[in-house]
Amino acid sequence: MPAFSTDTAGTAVSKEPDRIFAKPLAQVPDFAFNEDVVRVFPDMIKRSVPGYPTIVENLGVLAAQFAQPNSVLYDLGSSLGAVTQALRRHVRTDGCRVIAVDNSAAMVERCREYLNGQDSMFQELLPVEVIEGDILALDFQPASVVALNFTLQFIAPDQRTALLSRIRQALLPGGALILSEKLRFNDTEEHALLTDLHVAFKRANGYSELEIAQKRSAIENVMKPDSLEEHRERLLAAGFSKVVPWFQCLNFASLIALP
Ligand SMILES: C[S@@+](CC[C@H](N)C(=O)[O-])C[C@H]1O[C@@H](n2cnc3c(N)ncnc32)[C@H](O)[C@@H]1O
Ligand SMILES: O=C(O)C(=O)C[C@]1(C(=O)O)C=C[C@@H](O)C=C1
Repeated sequence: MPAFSTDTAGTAVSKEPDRIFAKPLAQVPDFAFNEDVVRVFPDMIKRSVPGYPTIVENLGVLAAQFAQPNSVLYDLGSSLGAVTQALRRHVRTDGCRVIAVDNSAAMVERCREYLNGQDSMFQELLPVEVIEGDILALDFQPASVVALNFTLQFIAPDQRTALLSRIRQALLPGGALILSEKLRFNDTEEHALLTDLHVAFKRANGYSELEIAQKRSAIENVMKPDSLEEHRERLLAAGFSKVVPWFQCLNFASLIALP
């Protein structure tokens, strides 16, 4: 049985510490959202992404401003449903429901358990459906909020514009896409400084040099960050009218894109 603790919002999440890259690996495999990662994911993402708890909680606050009556709120690449839980806690608009989508079977299974836990702890939460599937193949329903919280960076770069165009077409007037990503920077000095500071953040959170180096090589083939300029241009090309960054901590940022 996994060990559970209660996060700031009162919901239960695994507290198993991330030691995945702690021992030297003869060959570091490409990073995958498998059973091993699922077990430690809450710890991993909190210790790896500066500002993650602030982004997740405020995503709920932001979503409440954009939610339209009788519409869908999507959490794409939902992992364990942290964003879904925040949406369900904060949005009170009539007739809204959440659809969470992830293509990792292990993530989806545990996500459903956590959402059952949330249902048993809180009343009047938005209805939720968790779909195991590829967001690139999703048939979007009219939506007022779409969250891509650290998911687009795992989508093949040549598929990103098409995905964003389909999201844009599904978005209702008054709605928004909220996109959080790790950033790279076109200015070499800025990129080096923020990368070094991110390493310092990981070190301060207890990761060793070996863990940091092995994780870096595990994600380099599967996670391809863009610059803020690339995100802005792509979102405008996909038909969004306005892109507003609302959060940045080191090399991680979150943007609001308006239809
Ligand atoms: C960094 S995690 C997202 C974290 C999560 N949104 C949160 O805030 O806790 C990226 C997730 O995207 C999922 N993913 C990657 N590519 C996907 C795709 N094509 N379709 C659906 N899910 C995908 C992965 O399985 C993984 O769970
Ligand atoms: O950039 C890194 O070093 C990370 O670990 C980032 C990151 C992410 O941004 O999603 C990568 C994989 C895990 O999902 C958790 C964090």
